[in-house]
Amino acid sequence: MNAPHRLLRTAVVRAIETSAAAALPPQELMRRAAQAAARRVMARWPAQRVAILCGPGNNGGDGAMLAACLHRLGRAVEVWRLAGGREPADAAQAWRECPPQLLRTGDPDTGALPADRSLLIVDALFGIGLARPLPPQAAQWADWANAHPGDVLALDVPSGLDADTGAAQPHAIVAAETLTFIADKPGLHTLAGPDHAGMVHVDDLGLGHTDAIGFDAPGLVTSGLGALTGPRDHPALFAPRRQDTHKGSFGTVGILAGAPGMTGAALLAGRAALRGGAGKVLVGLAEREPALPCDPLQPELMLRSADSLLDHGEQLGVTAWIAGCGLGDSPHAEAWLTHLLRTMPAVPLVLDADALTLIARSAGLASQLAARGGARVLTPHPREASRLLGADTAAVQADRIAAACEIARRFRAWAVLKGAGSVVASPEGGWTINGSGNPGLATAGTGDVLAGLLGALLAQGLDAASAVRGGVWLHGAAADALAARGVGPIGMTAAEVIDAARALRNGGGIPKPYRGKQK
Ligand SMILES: NC(=O)C1=CN([C@@H]2O[C@H](COP(=O)(O)OP(=O)(O)OC[C@H]3O[C@@H](n4cnc5c(N)ncnc54)[C@H](OP(=O)(O)O)[C@@H]3O)[C@@H](O)[C@H]2O)[C@H](O)CC1
Ligand SMILES: [K+]
Repeated sequence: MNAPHRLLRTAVVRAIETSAAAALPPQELMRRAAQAAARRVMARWPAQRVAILCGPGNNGGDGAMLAACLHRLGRAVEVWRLAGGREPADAAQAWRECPPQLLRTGDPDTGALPADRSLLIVDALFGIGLARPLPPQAAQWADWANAHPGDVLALDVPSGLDADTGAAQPHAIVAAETLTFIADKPGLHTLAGPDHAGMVHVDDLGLGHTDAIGFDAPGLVTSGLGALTGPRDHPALFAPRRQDTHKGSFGTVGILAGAPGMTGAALLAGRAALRGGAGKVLVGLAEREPALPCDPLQPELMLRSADSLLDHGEQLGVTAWIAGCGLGDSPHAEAWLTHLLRTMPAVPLVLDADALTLIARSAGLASQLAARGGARVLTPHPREASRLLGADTAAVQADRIAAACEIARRFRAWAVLKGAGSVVASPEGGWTINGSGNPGLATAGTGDVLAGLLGALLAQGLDAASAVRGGVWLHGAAADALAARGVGPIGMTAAEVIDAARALRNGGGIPKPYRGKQK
């Protein structure tokens, strides 16, 4: 198994930084950060003039030392230094090393610099120490940088972005690339992070794969250690199939979904489960008598009434359940869900959409779920998560990792908090952020498709961690593959994601992470 691509909350980074700095000469870490940044500038922007915007703290100190490095390498560099703020010792030394002739006064946005592509702007205003709204002058400089047609390289964190949560202040820097130090940070990969950080590169400043576990402060709201998952982390998705198999070898998915008018949600989940590799898919439509005898575009799906499926699920050999897609929240729906939670307690269960709303509304259902055996997977979007937590959506989005971990804890389940950089929390308290996906998924039915893919992987016998983390990555990577060939993100449809996911599992080229349209 590859070493995990660690994501560390800033409290853990601070602890590592303090411990390492104590064993090194003064300013050594800052010097290494500046040298790492200089190497990156020389490699990716070999000819551009460089304007470095520096803040009052050590992030600014990184910038000042970078200026000295680039100047020694013969590069054209100009430095703007934000007035005010206390000056940490490391930064003070950095400014003593910055050649004074590089310093510019006034504001870069007064046209002091021609805004053209031959200029690289480096954001060294604020890093992990930003503790309140950007001061006006910094906001003004950030606006100028964001309006610049050329690239912006952010040091450690784009200024104005929260390195733990991905929350972006107004005026937060939008970078083409972020070079982050010591370890990668969750806020660069979830919520507004992907839009502001651009491509993220990590330099560990020579500290290696620090045993961050030792620094995981117990006082943290949630574990300070997580990981970013990518294609190399999900080998089970690509395991070759033996010849000597039959449809029973790949499990049977039972789906409770599709109230009148929402049949499409059930069919999307069913098609995703089938093309996600399940051997058989049974769809129990949430209506007294199914209006649809079969899915004409996918006749392999076996449609029946919800009652029939729930009454015969065991004999039919269901090995994974999915419930909620277009289920509705009627008393009938609640009764069917109650029945399902009592059925085949050891069989894995994916709960999405209306099933989550019903559970949030009923303490009885919630305790039934928590008491049920087998793997349980909840896939809320932020509003459904707010209902499960009894909080408001803004609170969920303010710390997506904490929200996902709390849902996982309360329901002793896997929790997938969907959105940019979906957070996957395990019942044991671990968390990962998914590194795939793009705005093409912000369209009707993609949640049904995700539920179908997860159910298919569980039905095929993948362990819950592999199925959930792998299924979430596969769903996003399918959207990235579509976007890479121009099928989206604008206008991408949920049905297209299904076939793209199947192609990836059968040797289709793994797409690069989507990083939006650069300037
Ligand atoms: N220390 C090391 O060994 C290394 C540090 N690295 C870099 O350092 C930053 C973290 O540095 P820090 O000084 O803690 O914080 P920042 O540079 O991000 O800036 C915050 C400073 O500015 C003050 N502050 C905070 N918010 C505001 C605001 N809204 N307006 C004005 N000033 C603000 C804050 O001081 P306060 O006490 O006033 O809060 C800080 O002084 C890290 O991100 C790295 O870039 C390197 O990694 C190398 C090793
Ligand atoms: K910065």
